[in-house]
Amino acid sequence: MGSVTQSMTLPKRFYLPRCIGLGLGFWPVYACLPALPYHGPVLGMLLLYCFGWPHLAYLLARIGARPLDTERRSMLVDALAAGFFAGAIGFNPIPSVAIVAMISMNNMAMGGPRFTGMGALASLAGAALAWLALAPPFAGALSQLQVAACLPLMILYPVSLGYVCYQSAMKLATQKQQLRRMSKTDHLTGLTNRAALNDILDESFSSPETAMNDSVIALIDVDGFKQINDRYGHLAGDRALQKVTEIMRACVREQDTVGRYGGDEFCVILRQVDRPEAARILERMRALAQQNSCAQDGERLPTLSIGAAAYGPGASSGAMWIHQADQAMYEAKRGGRNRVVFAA
Ligand SMILES: Nc1nc2c(ncn2[C@@H]2O[C@H](COP(=O)(O)OP(=O)(O)OP(=O)(O)O)[C@@H](O)[C@H]2O)c(=O)[nH]1
Repeated sequence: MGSVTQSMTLPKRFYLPRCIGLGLGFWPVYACLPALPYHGPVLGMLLLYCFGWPHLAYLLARIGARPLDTERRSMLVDALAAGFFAGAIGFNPIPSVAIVAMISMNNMAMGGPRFTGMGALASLAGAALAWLALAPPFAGALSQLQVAACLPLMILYPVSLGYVCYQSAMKLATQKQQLRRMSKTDHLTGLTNRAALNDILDESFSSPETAMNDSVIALIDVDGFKQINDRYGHLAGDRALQKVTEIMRACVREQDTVGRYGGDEFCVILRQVDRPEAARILERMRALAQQNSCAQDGERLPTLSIGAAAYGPGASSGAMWIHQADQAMYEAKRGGRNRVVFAA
């Protein structure tokens, strides 16, 4: 409730169920009215409430600065009105329980336990108001018509509220999936990010099913990348990183993972591969980058220094394995860059 700009989502989502709920809730009360001495004015109030209030509540939420708070107040008005009409019909058991139960279900679904408690207090206040203002006679025996008038509310309203909750749950699940995907992805290149790469490696060391016995890990650093930024600007640097990403993606196979390890450093996990095959893939990457390292539209693209380490006894953890590849990558840098070096 603290945010300054509140969304219209809840009032919008609640508009149709309120129209349906009050449209159906009209009948149980209406069926009890003829026996009551004050049925005329109560019928007028009932008509206004059931068929006018849903639109007014929506309008109030639309024009108010804080639609969510307005909607919550409207829900308390619903609870108060439910108590009032239950009192007005002399607490006729089935219709009273039906309308108060539907409102409570609504409050629980939309506002949680505390809000439901507030709604219950509002219903009690409404019932007390009816008691004081109308002094209703206690309801006698229930007629078949009164029972029948409750059925549409008791059957259709839970279905419509359930549908609203289902839609919210589906939307939340989709958003959660999107968030999970975003938290694992590097936004510039669209590659797996460092945290997700580390998770993959840690997982591979945690159980035999995910072990990467026939795998090779490679750390790939862009040569002289700082100069590209300095000479052509940061945006050109970003484009160069994206171009390197394209090259790496073009060279790996379906089972491999390409990730951005940070800055101008990438990590490739090659699975189900022997060393000669891994060397071929990595050499192809290096060569393609070199081919692209001529001037293009005034921007030079970089070469790559690649350090690789095959899974072996020295790789006792993900961090150790990466360290081996890192050492090999520095070896490649020291050896003059633009080359592939395998850890011994
Ligand atoms: N454009 C761009 N630059 C980045 C990004 N992330 C890191 N950098 C820059 O990448 C550069 C990396 O510089 P260095 O680590 O010195 O690497 P280098 O110039 O390639 O030097 P060597 O690795 O020795 O060849 C730094 O200037 C960072 O500011 C990014 O997302 N976009």
